Amino acid sequence: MDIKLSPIKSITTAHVTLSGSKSETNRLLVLQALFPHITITNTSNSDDSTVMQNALNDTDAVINVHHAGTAMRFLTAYSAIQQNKTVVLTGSSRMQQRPIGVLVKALRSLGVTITYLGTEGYPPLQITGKKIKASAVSIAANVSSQYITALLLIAPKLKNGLQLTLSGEITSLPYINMTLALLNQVGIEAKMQGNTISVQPIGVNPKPVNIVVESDWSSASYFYAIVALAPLGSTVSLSSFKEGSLQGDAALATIYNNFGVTTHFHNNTTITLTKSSTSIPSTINLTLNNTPDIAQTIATTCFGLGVGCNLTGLHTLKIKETDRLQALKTELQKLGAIVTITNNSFSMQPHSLFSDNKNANKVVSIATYNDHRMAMAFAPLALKTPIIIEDAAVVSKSFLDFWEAIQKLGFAATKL
Ligand SMILES: O=C(O)C1=C[C@@H](OP(=O)(O)O)[C@@H](O)[C@H](O)C1
Ligand SMILES: C=C(OP(=O)(O)O)C(=O)O
Repeated sequence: MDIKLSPIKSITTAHVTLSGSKSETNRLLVLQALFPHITITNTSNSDDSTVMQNALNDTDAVINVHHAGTAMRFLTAYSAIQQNKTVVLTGSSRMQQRPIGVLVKALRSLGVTITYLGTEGYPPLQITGKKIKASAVSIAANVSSQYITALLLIAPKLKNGLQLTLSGEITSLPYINMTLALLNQVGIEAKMQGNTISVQPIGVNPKPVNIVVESDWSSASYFYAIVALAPLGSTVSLSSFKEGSLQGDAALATIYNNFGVTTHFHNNTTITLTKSSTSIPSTINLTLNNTPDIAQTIATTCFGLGVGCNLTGLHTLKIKETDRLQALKTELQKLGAIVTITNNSFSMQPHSLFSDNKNANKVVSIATYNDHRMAMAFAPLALKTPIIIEDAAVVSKSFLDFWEAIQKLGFAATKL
């Protein structure tokens, strides 16, 4: 199903309640499966969290995680400690192109038997779980933080805990910090000093604990983009968000100041986004290695505003749901953008396309490459030009009711 978004000039003031963070949820689901003293509230209703929940309940010999990267990586570690059970973990054809060798290498060095059933270094994997006796391992930290989180989640279940030594430049660091913070919240001692992380085994009779998952800041990014492209004074409120988030993407509040959007926090439940300034730089430079999931939103926001950008720290984008750097370039070029990409960066020239009105009424069809964030990042551009989003249901990977949510703000969506 494709969706056509007719152009709109302004948005309706509205309140949107977003589902829980999929990153927090998927960590907590694994922790809960290992440590039943944990209960969770406001879990994510995303496909990726449903996949995770189902996989943890599944007793089948083959588990298919579809497109869910966190499920693939976290379940690899989880399966490694299910003693004497053999399982095959597989995923979509894209998942079979997303590397997992760094994590497999670390688990093998801890004594686990893992076999590649297809290409060496990629899913599908056959894993035979065992009681891990070792308590120290080194791992490369420059490819995906999810490998590190995967090991940290099983670490408190090991007899002597785990000491993890990270090598190389650490990517997506806030996601590692999120894991450590959640471990602490459920009563597990875990800390990072320099490039060493140590996690203690869980104590006897841990106290029952309920964790309330904060809503998803990556999902909030699309509302930041909408407000940035809307007229001065436009406002949207979102819940449930708080100051001092565990999610690195909360950096949106600072980043979108550059685009004239201010964020007000109310009672640690609601944020209000307001377009409060139209004074915006002609070019913006940002390093996004801590916040890879909002790179697409920032790139399309810049395009909608005519702002140039130099976005760096993007080396992980090539191995996500699609090659996001290439996908962004191809689709923004359809709208007339002048873009240059490298292996780790994205640059776009400033332009006055929409204000000159040259392309303003041409309906451009945006391909989404099985990537939820391609669909959601381009949708806000309906404030500037009519646009078709192909395969629009792809959004459910992280944001099940995205299309309903933006219609509340006045977006005019027609199913094609
Ligand atoms: O741990 C997590 O929940 C995630 C970590 C990040 O991946 P990388 O560490 O591979 O960049 C992020 O892009 C992904 O959406 C979720
Ligand atoms: C990269 C993402 O997810 P994952 O790696 O968990 O598939 C994402 O949600 O943008």
